[in-house]
Amino acid sequence: MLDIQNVTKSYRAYQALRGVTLHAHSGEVFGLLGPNGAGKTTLLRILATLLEPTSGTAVVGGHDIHHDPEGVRRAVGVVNGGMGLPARLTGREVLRSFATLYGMTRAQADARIADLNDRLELGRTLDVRAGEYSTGMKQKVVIARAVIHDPPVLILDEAASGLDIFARRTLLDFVHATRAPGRLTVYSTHVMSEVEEVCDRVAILHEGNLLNVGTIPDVLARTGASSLERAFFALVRPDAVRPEASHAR
Ligand SMILES: Nc1ncnc2c1ncn2[C@@H]1O[C@H](COP(=O)(O)OP(=O)(O)OP(=O)(O)O)[C@@H](O)[C@H]1O
Repeated sequence: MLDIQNVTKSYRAYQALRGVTLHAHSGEVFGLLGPNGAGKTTLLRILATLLEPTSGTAVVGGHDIHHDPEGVRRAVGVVNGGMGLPARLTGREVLRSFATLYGMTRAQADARIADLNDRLELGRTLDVRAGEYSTGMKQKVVIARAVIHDPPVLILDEAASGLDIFARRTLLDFVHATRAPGRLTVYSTHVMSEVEEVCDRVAILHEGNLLNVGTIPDVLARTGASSLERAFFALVRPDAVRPEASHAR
């Protein structure tokens, strides 16, 4: 469902992505893990056709980013940190207006909003104006807006940041529930526990290079580490890794 071939991206002289090749499959939640500046947002913006790669290509949900960007946009829902919502509109009005943009009827929109209300616990966000939202309320409506057209591919870039534990729990449960045939969620974060909880496989990105791709047990086995955090350090900062304490006496 996602096929990335040798994607590079330079911002003037700075190479943010240095030839990323990656495949992610239907039915999985795929984690993209990397420290600040690793290139995660750059890669996800390319996949969402918000940014052109310098070279390389990608096919997202069956659509090529160069030859069929419109098809890509219909196939993806993107949450990328932008929480801009029109302050005067209620959540329901925001969601209905996006549904209209995707060609949905009012009845289809309202049925989908009811479904998302159950799954994301939108609650009073639907009837309160966005200008009065807390951060958690905003983020829930932003996520609902991204998936109003029920896209097969969901791209979440640091979607849990700023959420309290209740809203975070709702989000992670929602991501869990996206794991289904014909669907793919790409979940980018630098929070290990989120990856451990929701991702079937993970790619570790560092300074524009992919360092490792696999299930969490695969990554642990390859690095000889006992936790994802230690594996991450072993890959990203091998000089800073202290030997793991032995429990043998
Ligand atoms: N528009 C831009 N112009 C110049 N450099 C940029 C631009 N956007 C990103 N970069 C640089 O590219 C690198 C990768 O940035 P990117 O935002 O993709 O990383 P990230 O992994 O998402 O990091 P973070 O977790 O901090 O959001 C960084 O060094 C960043 O400073």
